Amino acid sequence: MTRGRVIALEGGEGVGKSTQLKALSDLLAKRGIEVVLTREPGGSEGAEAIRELLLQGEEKRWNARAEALLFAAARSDHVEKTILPALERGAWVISDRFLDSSLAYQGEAGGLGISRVRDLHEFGSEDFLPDRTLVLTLEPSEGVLRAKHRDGEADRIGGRSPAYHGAVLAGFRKLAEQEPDRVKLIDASGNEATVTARLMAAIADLMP
Ligand SMILES: Nc1ncnc2c1ncn2[C@@H]1O[C@H](COP(=O)(O)OP(=O)(O)OP(=O)(O)O)[C@@H](O)[C@H]1O
Ligand SMILES: Cc1cn([C@H]2C[C@H](O)[C@@H](COP(=O)(O)O)O2)c(=O)[nH]c1=O
Repeated sequence: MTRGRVIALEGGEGVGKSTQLKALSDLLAKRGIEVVLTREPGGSEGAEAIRELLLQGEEKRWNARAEALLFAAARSDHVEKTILPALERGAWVISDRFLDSSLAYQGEAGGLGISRVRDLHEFGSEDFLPDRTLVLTLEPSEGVLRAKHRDGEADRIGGRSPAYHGAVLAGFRKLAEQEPDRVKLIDASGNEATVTARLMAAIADLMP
């Protein structure tokens, strides 16, 4: 049995990650690939419980270090209970956010530093990495408009300042520079089908 693959879809708020998750899943399924769709924070029973703690309540509910630790704890459970079993049976996992969100949000924008947050991942998930991280990039203001159009309500972290979200985007750009083979920036402007085609091109080399 060939091991499956893990693709993480990343980016700022409202850039189209959930939309593209479904589109990619449909295309992969048509090629006969078993696909497991998941998300972070969440993706396992324990991690979904931690999601509530992280995304609900006052913005200052957690200090920056506690927030990063909670994301790392949720990810550890998600990797062990959902991702590794799927990979072992040969499925592909597509995750709506993964480690690189922690590096960009808590590490870069939250001021903890990318390398300290990566250290938490090394401990929590034995530095398990996705085969490819696809970062959808869009002007933050356009992403906010798309997200507002969808549901109007921002969560604890989504509701942070434009400066914070600008730093998140800068963090993702930094990650793509540091690890160009694993982390790819994908232009998220244009219609859904155009963006899906860009994403498929960016994983073409991983296809069986
Ligand atoms: N290419 C596109 N052009 C215009 N609108 C889009 C495009 N892709 C998605 N949308 C719309 O933008 C909104 C946000 O999309 P989606 O929920 O997929 O984003 P997201 O990145 O998962 O958001 P969040 O970070 O808040 O979870 C939805 O209303 C969706 O229909
Ligand atoms: C995995 C992860 C997520 N976040 C933030 C990013 C978003 O504001 C929320 C998740 O909400 P979504 O609408 O379901 O994408 O959480 C983060 O700050 N750090 C992370 O590691």
